[in-house]
Order: sequence, then C-alpha cells, then structure tokens
Amino acid sequence: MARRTQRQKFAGMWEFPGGKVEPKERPEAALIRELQEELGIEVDEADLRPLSFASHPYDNFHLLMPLYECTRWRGEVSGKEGQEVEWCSVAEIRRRDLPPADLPLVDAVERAAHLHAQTALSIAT
Ligand SMILES: Nc1nc2c([nH]c(=O)n2[C@H]2C[C@H](O)[C@@H](COP(=O)(O)OP(=O)(O)OP(=O)(O)O)O2)c(=O)[nH]1
Repeated sequence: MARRTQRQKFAGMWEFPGGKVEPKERPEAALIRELQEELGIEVDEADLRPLSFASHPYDNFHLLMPLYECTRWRGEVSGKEGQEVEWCSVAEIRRRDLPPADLPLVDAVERAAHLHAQTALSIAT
C-alpha cells in the first residue's frame, strides 16, 4: 500500500499504487507506467491480472477504477515520490484509513489472498 502525500487529495490515506490513465493510453500501460514512476519496479503486462473494480461517486467526479493483481516484477519496491510504501496483510489493510472507493475492493484482495494460500498448500502437499 502507498500513503497519499500532503499535496494530494485524500492526503495521508493509504491506497493501492497506481494513477490516472492518460488520453489514448490503455489501463494496463498506465498501471505499468505508474508502478515504474511511483515504486521503481518494472512489470510485464502478462503479470497483471484484473481482480475487481471500484465504481464510486465522489462529490465532483465519478471514479471507475480497475484493480489488478501483480504477480511478478523486477526491482525493489520503494516510494519514488517521497511517499510511504508498505507491504500489508489484509487485516492490516482493513485497519488503515483508505479512500472510500477502496473499501469494497479489500474483499476482492482477501479472496485472491485465500486462493493463493490454497494454491501454496496444494503445491506443498
Ligand atoms: N491510485 C489510486 N487512486 C485512488 C485509489 N482510491 C481512490 O479513490 N483513488 C482516486 C484518487 C485520485 O482521485 C485518483 C487517482 O489519481 P492520481 O493518484 O493519479 O491523481 P492525484 O490524486 O495525484 O491527482 P489529482 O486527482 O489531484 O489530479 O483515484 C487507490 O486505491 N489508488
């Protein structure tokens, strides 16, 4: 999770790293660009999997935000724009202050985490 800076809307809240799609840019390309700019990692499109989406009416705009699971990357994750970045368990995500649009997404993250745990168990047994 990344912490929004004082310069941004929802300052101090924790968010899923990413950002706005530019004109004519595909969402996956936008996410790959944002992950490089914000976290300093390189991601291949094949390693992004759509997980869910948020559709949330804010006061002055409607946010339609796809959430992807990223299963592989190159480099070390760090906050390249001065923002705090932390790996969080689902329980920890639920304790953080998130933008209102994100709350329904946490359930999707939890389901994906359970699936991965089951896969890991079936590989191990
Ligand atoms: N990256 C990200 N954005 C989120 C999340 N939840 C949420 O409501 N948003 C909103 C905040 C922003 O309005 C928009 C993402 O835009 P951004 O991060 O590129 O833009 P920004 O706030 O720096 O700039 P701006 O809106 O002030 O122009 O989506 C989230 O989990 N991750």
